[in-house]
Amino acid sequence: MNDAATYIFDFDSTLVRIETLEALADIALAGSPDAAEVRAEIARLTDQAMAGEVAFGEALRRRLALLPLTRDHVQALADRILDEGTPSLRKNLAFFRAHADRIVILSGGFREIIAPVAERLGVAPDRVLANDLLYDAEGRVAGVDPANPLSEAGGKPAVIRALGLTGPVVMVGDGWNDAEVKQAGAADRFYAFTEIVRREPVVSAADAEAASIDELLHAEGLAGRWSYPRSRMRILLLENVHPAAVDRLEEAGYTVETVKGALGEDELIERIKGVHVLGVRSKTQVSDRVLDAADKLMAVAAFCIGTNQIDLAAAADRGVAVFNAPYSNTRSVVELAVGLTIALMRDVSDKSAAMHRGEWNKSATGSRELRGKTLGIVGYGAIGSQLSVLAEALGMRVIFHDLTERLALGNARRMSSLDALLAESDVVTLHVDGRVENTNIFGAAQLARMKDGALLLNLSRGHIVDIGALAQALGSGRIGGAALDVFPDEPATNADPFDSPLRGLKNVILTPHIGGSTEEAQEAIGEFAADRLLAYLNRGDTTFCVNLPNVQLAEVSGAHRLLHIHRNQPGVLADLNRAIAGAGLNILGQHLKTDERTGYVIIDVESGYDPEALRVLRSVAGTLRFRSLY
Ligand SMILES: NC(=O)c1ccc[n+]([C@@H]2O[C@H](COP(=O)([O-])OP(=O)(O)OC[C@H]3O[C@@H](n4cnc5c(N)ncnc54)[C@H](O)[C@@H]3O)[C@@H](O)[C@H]2O)c1
Ligand SMILES: O=C(O)[C@H](O)COP(=O)(O)O
Repeated sequence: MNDAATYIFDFDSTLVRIETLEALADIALAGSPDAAEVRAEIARLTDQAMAGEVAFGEALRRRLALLPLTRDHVQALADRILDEGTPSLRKNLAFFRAHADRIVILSGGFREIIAPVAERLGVAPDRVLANDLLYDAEGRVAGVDPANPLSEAGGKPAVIRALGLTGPVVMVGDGWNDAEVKQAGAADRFYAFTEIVRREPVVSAADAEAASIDELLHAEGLAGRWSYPRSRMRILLLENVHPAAVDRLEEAGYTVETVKGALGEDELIERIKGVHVLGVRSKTQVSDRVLDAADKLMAVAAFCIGTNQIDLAAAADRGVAVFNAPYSNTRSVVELAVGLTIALMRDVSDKSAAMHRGEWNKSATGSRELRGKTLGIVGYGAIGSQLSVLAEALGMRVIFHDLTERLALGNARRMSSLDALLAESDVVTLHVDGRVENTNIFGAAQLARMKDGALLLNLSRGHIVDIGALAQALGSGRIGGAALDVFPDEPATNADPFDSPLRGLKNVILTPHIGGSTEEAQEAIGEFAADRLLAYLNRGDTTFCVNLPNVQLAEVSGAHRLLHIHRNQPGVLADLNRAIAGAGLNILGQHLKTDERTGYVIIDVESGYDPEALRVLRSVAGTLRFRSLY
């Protein structure tokens, strides 16, 4: 053995996600009437031994005595043990194989069960230190070899000492008998391994906690799968983001915390510290102050369409990428707009409310068909244009107004001004984006230009419409009804009250910002936004990023990727390339994309350089954010 560190791994609940004796109990007791009871007693003894409450040797003997264990049972577990590998172990086989001569598997478990795993990891049989089962003539397990020190308490330190290792010894395990190795002076460092089970006394006694093999490799400065262990990356998702997003992000190895409602600015400032990625929906304001407090933030995802709640420029100035899900709830909003239009035309909500009060009021007065009426769409983007198609299919005439040139779909007609649209529309529906300049663009003047008795819908953003002016126009009967899904002041959670001057007005439908709140849309948003985040975190891809230049990138393979976000100012690329050349890095590929504010350079370099060389790149003037990926 040489002077490099030796890594000693426990087996049960460290290299595999099971406890051997519990798994053997399940096999040996299958069909037995007292199986559950015996199984529970075995699990209790395992926990007591692993927490240091019962001596290991005693717990082992008591557990074996409880089981009618045979060679066949042991073989059955050995046959399927490769399926029980700890998740992060399966993903780091390359590390084990590359360092097999520095790895020892040390376990109070049984050699027959460990052998297939050791073989898969490339660890030689003589580096597996474990108990040896003894069998009687009928193949029944009679106990463990008492001459093996691992059959007794304190066995692990004794066995390690007997190896005569000369370099540093690093112990990795989940149990108290692993912590004892360091306490007995037989290891220099002890990592409490907590991917499968986290035992507080063991963690307290450890030098550090490793929640995965990736974390261990990172802490030990060893080359793992990733430049940074994903489990250390904290993703905070607010506002009840769909579980599909949580599943995708956790599946990729990241640590995800969720909060049901929105957070106020001060609360968010508290929570954002140490967070690498923030996920919000439409309520949480990600302000300049919040971004200032965000010491680790790399990306923000709006799990919705609108991004007006996020200070995009302030995020770009800090190299924080912002993503959204621009199309995932479009159809849901459009369907609600169609439904609300029909409901307003037929005064459904007031008629229904009267019925609930016990009043029967059958009348055709004021009720109209959609067919042949003119729908005026303000904002002909993703939602407006999709609504245009559905409305025409229902027999409406469609006109629209947009600030920018848009392709008119079907027979829709573009109107040169909002006033021209208002003069012709029986129903006006607002689908503009939430930019600040759109605040109160629909006020008394616009309401006055609508046709008598026309209807208004707003499913875009609350600040677009002057609510006081709308209440007046509705109260005076100037317009015939309105449906609003968005409001200037929306409650942060379902537990908070809602108030508005529109409450109680005739033929006014109020919905609690549910345009995009369908199961289909929420799941699609969760998946889309999580995928965008993963593409950015894992390979630097900024496709669909709304505040940084968009660059589509393939996975990094066989190289290290350097990602540099900088202020768009003269000379940055030249300085960067000078620094790279000075540091002796060999460039394999390079992309640069800029917008008027920011530049994004992606440089793939040959690995095997001195990591210290990267320091220089951070100091290039104009640097907003720098990270390396592999
Ligand atoms: N109610 C909900 O639950 C819900 C769900 C999704 C989206 N939204 C909101 O709906 C709105 C539209 O979403 P989208 O995906 O269609 O956005 P989009 O960006 O695709 O379209 C917006 C369109 O409005 C136009 N526009 C902006 N300001 C204008 C103005 N003053 N006058 C005329 N046109 C103007 C833009 O040029 C663009 O074509 C956004 O505000 C979004 O936040 C609400
Ligand atoms: O921007 C959006 O997509 C909508 O306003 C929906 O927002 P929500 O996710 O907060 O419901």
